[in-house]
Amino acid sequence: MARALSKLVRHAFRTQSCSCEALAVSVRAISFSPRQVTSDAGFHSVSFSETDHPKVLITGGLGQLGVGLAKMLRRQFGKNNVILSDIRKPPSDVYHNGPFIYSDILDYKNLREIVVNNRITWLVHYSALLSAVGEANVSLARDVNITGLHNILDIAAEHSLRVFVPSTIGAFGPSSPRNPTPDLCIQRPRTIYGVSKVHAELMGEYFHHRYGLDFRCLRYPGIISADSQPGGGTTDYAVQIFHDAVKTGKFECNLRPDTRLPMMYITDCLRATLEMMEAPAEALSMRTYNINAMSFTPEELAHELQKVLPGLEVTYRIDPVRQAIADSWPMNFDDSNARKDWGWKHDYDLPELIQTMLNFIGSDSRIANAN
Ligand SMILES: NC(=O)c1ccc[n+]([C@@H]2O[C@H](COP(=O)([O-])OP(=O)(O)OC[C@H]3O[C@@H](n4cnc5c(N)ncnc54)[C@H](O)[C@@H]3O)[C@@H](O)[C@H]2O)c1
Ligand SMILES: C[C@@H](O)[C@H](N)C(=O)O
Repeated sequence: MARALSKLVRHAFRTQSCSCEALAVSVRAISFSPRQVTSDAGFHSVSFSETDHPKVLITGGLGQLGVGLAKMLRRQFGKNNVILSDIRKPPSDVYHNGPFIYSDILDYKNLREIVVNNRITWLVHYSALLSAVGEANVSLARDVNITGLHNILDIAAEHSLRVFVPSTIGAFGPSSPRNPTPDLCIQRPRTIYGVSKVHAELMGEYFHHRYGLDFRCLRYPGIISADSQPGGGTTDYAVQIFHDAVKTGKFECNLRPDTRLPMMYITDCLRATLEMMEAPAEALSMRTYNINAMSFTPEELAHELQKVLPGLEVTYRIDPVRQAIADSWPMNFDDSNARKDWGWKHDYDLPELIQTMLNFIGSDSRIANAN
């Protein structure tokens, strides 16, 4: 069977002299799988139209973004249609709020089993080592961010999944235009994180053109959230400052005061992700888009916060690794293509971000003090 299929594929390659897109259609039609599975897994794939709602698997779901995404998707598609997964043990509120499953993305067989047994149709791939922790452990970052990505793309192609892989401002480097940074320009990042994300963008787009994989990718700015902790990135200071400002009135920043980076509030980021996943394929002129909301420096953020918390003291002790990374990243992100193609529009600018974060952290610490 497998041999017959690959013969057919070879024949298709020889006889198709038309465009890539047409080639992808013919390959998809015979359920060719990039991993050359011996079973006819592709024939059993659940097409999106078979179900009322997508059945979603989120990998790396216990990080800064996954739990919030699961909450939003469960409101939209029903609690049992969204499965969170990770290699860590979930806190009890997460465990009791909907399906959770252990999944190591480096375990290809286990990943496939989860996709098959749960009739998954959408895969949101959040597992990664971020920029600063990646530099501290390059070989693990290479395994998780590159080998893991290969597993995800192969599984997604085999089972005709719609797959979302986030990229980042970190996919650009010192030779990219930094103010603003457009979607298409030189990408020569200097971190393993950035290199792995450029690889993910290119592999996903290649699978889209070659096998018809429904690959979708957004380059997120630094994401700011109140109820989840960042996982070891360069933009983490912009989350920590809120917690320290409320709890101690003091903050020591690990980036220079004039370091400008693109940032976004988590609610905008998660909504953008859902909008990108739901966008009709015809609306997408590209498969990887920049999205943006605001850009600020530590000094500007501190200044805005001090308007509400005048006693806040900010000092600077520069982390040379993070500073070098930040100095190579975009200062402003050009997301005009996302706005034009599928109507992206952010809701939170700096004043709304500050108000929302302080309300959240303030009410949280009032509850903690009362208990
Ligand atoms: N948070 C941001 O500011 C930001 C910005 C740009 C892009 N992104 C991207 O969004 C995604 C989610 O980011 P995040 O901030 O939630 O990351 P995070 O670091 O907080 O969480 C990543 C999760 O991946 C899990 N993980 C690690 N190795 C794994 C493995 N082998 N198998 C399965 N899971 C594994 C970790 O346990 C962790 O829970 C990442 O791909 C990241 O690159 C995030
Ligand atoms: C920007 C993003 O990819 C992540 N927050 C990092 O700093 O590594």
